[in-house]
Amino acid sequence: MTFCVALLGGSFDPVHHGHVALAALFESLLKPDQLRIVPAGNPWQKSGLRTSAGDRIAMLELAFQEAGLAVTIDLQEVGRATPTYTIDTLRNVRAELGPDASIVFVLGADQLQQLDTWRDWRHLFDYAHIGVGARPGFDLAEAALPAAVAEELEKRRSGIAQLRSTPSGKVFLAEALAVDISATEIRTALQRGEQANSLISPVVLDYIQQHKLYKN
Ligand SMILES: Nc1ncnc2c1ncn2[C@@H]1O[C@H](COP(=O)(O)OP(=O)(O)OP(=O)(O)O)[C@@H](O)[C@H]1O
Ligand SMILES: O=C(O)c1ccc[n+]([C@@H]2O[C@H](COP(=O)([O-])O)[C@@H](O)[C@H]2O)c1
Repeated sequence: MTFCVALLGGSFDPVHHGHVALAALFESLLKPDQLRIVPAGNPWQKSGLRTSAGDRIAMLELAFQEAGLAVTIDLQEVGRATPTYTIDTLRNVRAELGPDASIVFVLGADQLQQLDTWRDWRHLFDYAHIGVGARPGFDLAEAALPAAVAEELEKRRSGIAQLRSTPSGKVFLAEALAVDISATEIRTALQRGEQANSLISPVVLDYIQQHKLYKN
């Protein structure tokens, strides 16, 4: 069977139930040989990170351990000084795994809606498949996507078995996911001293409190 690696990239500032649900969904759909979480070093489209790479990695380890999901934290992006471009990451992973492995880069519907703003976005498909999870408030319908993204989607849309058995170039939409949580909402709640218990794992919340993160 084709060797398969699924990658979930993100700022994870902080990691929350939406990220864990997205990773768990693709773990159960693809049954990859490896599930990698890739914290971004310099997410160039965001206005800045609120916590260090060390804190974000520690929170990721706690959250996925508590969820019982075996993951590898891929440190390549936090080790790069340049803006975080997924194309660089996928090029590296392809070079590492060779031409035959199935590589699936997982993202949420909000990112699909702006995929055409990513560096060299059409070339992402040369290196990997894209697996998209639905997200409340972000429409996955082709009519709601930028025309260029809808065009690629129409050409590339496939079933999960095709992603699992081929190296790259296809898109799978997982429409069943519906977790209405964002890291922005969590940061805002914590800054106001409000509860975030239903949004985030208790072990991550303990870590945030112990390290006095997101206080101002
Ligand atoms: N609730 C969610 N449902 C589905 N996908 C999600 C959800 N939250 C985040 N994602 C996806 O996880 C990846 C990493 O997201 P990120 O770390 O930016 O979290 P975020 O909640 O979107 O953060 P912020 O509110 O700071 O923008 C992205 O591909 C994003 O689309
Ligand atoms: O490559 C790009 O230009 C690019 C632009 C925006 C986002 N991304 C990646 O998309 C993933 C989710 O990003 P974010 O901002 O929602 O945390 C993360 O791995 C980012 O590095 C990548």
